[in-house]
Amino acid sequence: MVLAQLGGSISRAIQQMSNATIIDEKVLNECLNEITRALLQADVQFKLVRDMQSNIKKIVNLDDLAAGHNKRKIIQQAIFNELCKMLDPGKTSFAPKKGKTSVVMFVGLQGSGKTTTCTKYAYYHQKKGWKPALVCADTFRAGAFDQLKQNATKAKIPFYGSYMESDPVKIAVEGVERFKKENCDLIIVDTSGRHKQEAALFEEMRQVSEATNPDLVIFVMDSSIGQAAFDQAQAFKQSVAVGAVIVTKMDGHAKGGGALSAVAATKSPVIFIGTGEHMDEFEIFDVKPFVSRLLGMGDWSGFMDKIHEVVPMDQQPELMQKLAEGTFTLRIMYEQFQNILKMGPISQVFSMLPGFSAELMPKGREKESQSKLKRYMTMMDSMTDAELDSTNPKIMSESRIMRIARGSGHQLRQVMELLEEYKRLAKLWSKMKGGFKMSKKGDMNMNALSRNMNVQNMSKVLPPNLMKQIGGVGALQNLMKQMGSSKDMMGMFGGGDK
Ligand SMILES: Nc1nc2c(ncn2[C@@H]2O[C@H](COP(=O)(O)OP(=O)(O)OP(=O)(O)O)[C@@H](O)[C@H]2O)c(=O)[nH]1
Repeated sequence: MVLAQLGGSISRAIQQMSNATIIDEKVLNECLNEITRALLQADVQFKLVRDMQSNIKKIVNLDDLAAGHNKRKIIQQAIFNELCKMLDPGKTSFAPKKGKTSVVMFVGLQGSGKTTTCTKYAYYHQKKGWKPALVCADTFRAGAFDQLKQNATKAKIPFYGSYMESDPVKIAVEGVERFKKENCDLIIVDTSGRHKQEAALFEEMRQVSEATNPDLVIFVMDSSIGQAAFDQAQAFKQSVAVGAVIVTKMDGHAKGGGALSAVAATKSPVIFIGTGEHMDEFEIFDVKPFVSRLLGMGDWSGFMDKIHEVVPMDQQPELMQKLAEGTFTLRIMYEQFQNILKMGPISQVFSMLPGFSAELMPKGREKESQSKLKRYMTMMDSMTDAELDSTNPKIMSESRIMRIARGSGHQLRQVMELLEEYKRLAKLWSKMKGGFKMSKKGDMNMNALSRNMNVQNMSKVLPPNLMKQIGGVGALQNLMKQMGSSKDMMGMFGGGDK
């Protein structure tokens, strides 16, 4: 996504400034001009960019900063804060509560990804134990109901709509009533897409809103809309009480910055972003972690949340115990691959690690890494329990390897490659044992992990192109200080140009 490039450009501008021997007015201006250029190129509204630049200059008064002050840190912090301010309307949106009925209405331009986003939103909550339901009040676009029905069926979410009824208000009211009776706690009403010129459709949207009295109206916006975003968002805000924004298609070539300016137009927060066509390509949007990730500063809490989400709490101590003992079997590797795949798009997880932006994991590479994990798992499906649970790699005799290859429909070379990967990871984990003791809070002992991981070892296991992108051994050393255990994952994600 182009926003990742924006993050890269801003990080580079900050880095260049940091490399200067003395930070004076000229160096600061160059850095700010570079950031301004990057933001404008990403389609962020001109006024917002100009305000940001002047605010930073006001905060960072170089003359007032006595020697000894860490100017770099102060400037960096000011840039970070201003970027956050740009994306933060200063208020939160209505938050539905699990177990208590809420009606959420979706509005947006035609083709913005509204219907898809309704299902993603429902699915996201369903995974967290909610009882969502979908109502299709889009009677304008032929096929809209079929699309919603298809999505809802796939995600096993109840839905309501009609092929015969042409009054969207009637359908919306009937649907909401029915799902209220069924004790659904999140009733999502999809409305038809419209352009700001279409006065009649805007009136219809207003009527649906009046009749269903939603607790929250979500404005869905395609990230490719560019500078037009501000006006469109404002037009919707004037007709219905938009309370939150979801920006879609952040995975594409769209510049993204324009849609993010919608925050300023609607004075409502962006709550989620869509990062692909699939149901789980949907991320919660939090300003600080987002900016942090954009600038390659990582998002530890998001990362740990993901880990807790996919590794059931009751399995975590057991896994940590095994790893602490240095027992790393093919079965553990299999389970870890399963967890990684469950985490969702790898680039999403990847960008939560400090020092990495989604830029480092281009879309193509991500699919490649995912299919590699799936391929490995198919081969492991052809292994016996004894093979999966053994800690002795010598058990894999030639005849066993041949049997696994035949059984899984792969070539011998591919099974060998899997076993090599296993040996590489087993070696890595064995170096890190001791770091896997859980603290009382259930966190890993990150300090011990960092101690046990040796930069030279890590630089050997990482693919050379990734090492180059990170910035060499020195940069890796810094990173490892910050991140503890993440390198093992990197080995898996990028660790094979095989
Ligand atoms: N790449 C990508 N595609 C998306 C995303 N969200 C939606 N889409 C695609 O965008 C297209 C339009 O999505 P819809 O959900 O049909 O759009 P809509 O806004 O409901 O359309 P109308 O009912 O005409 O208003 C579909 O092909 C979706 O698969 C996203 O986050 N990323």
